[in-house]
Amino acid sequence: MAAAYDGRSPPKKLKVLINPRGGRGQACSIFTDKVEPILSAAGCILDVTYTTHPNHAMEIAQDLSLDTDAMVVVSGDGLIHEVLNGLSKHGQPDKAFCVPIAPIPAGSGNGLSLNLLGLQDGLDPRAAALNVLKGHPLKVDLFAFTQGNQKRLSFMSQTVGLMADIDIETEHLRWMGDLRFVLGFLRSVVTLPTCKMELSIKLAEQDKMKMANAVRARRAGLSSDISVVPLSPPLDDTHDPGSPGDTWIKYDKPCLWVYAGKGPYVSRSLMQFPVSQPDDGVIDIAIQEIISRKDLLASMDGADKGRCYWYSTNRYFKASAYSAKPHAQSRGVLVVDGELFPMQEFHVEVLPCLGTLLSPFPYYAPEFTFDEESGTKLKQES
Ligand SMILES: Nc1ncnc2c1ncn2[C@@H]1O[C@H](COP(=O)(O)OP(=O)(O)OP(=O)(O)O)[C@@H](O)[C@H]1O
Repeated sequence: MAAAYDGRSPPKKLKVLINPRGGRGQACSIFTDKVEPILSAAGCILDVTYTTHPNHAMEIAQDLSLDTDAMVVVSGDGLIHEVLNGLSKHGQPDKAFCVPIAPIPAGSGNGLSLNLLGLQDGLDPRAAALNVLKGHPLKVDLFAFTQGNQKRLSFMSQTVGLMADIDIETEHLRWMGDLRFVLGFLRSVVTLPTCKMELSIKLAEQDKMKMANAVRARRAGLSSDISVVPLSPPLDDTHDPGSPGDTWIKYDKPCLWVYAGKGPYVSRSLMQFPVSQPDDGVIDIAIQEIISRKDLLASMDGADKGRCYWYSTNRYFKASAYSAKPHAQSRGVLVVDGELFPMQEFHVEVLPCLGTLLSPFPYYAPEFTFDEESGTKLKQES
């Protein structure tokens, strides 16, 4: 047994949360048929709860027993969001955030599982069960999301514009799994909604080649170096509402969408943040400028491999904080970790390495395959 686990003992005491309503509603059978036999065979003690209502997972995480070795979440990204928000309300939050979380993909959005296990294994509950047993703790940055008096933790993304519309407008197609995002995208190509908001970004990096090299260095076992760089050339307006030395930039042009988050995949069909790293202390922000319907359709080609990263119309930043203020006439929705929020002003701040996940690798599994030449070629094309 010791040899099978690389000298470590597998986690023993597991809190398991299952959302019977997640994805295609198969979380229960996924657990009993594919996950439970693996965990039980390894001698784990399982404390299983089937969630009965929204926020149930939050309530459970809030009272999590600190002798739990890991939390196993059988659902989609929405339940992970609830668990993290529950941990933030725990009586001993510092200790509670050290209990690692392991997702088992059983939702319609399983971005976290894809990012930890990769495209091949990310939707395989058995591979995710093995990660519970053999994964290592991986520290991840979380985000403090503030909107008016409301404060939430976000772990994956905040989205406005076309991409947010897709998430909400295809809600009734959850039974399709993440194919619903592709269908929604095709529909949006017809309507081509635009998004108008003022973004203030506390910039850490915007050199695409440098960010891509940092990810490659991380996978090769070299340390990444994300540091604040001088702006050259600056964006539209530059202002500095923070402390001296902070570099804040402003972006205030109509665009198709703003996607901010962590983890390369937001769904199987879209690698929105190919240079994202779990613990670099920043959030990646992608702003898609307005392009023609033809170019938008063409951008589907290679979107699952992060090809869009190189388009010059895809403005890409790493930031330690940002604020967004929708214009008064702005329509559309705001989606945070897949859940709907009012389209109102909000602020996001990175909380470095607050969360703990179980992961087979000391980095995100999906690889961003690129070379400088193809990057340059695409920049010229776009
Ligand atoms: N028993 C339940 N009945 C209804 N809703 C529930 C139940 N248990 C949990 N939920 C809610 O289901 C929501 C969606 O769960 P989750 O994200 O895990 O699945 P999903 O299929 O990927 O959904 P989405 O694609 O909307 O993120 C959670 O935000 C949670 O509040």
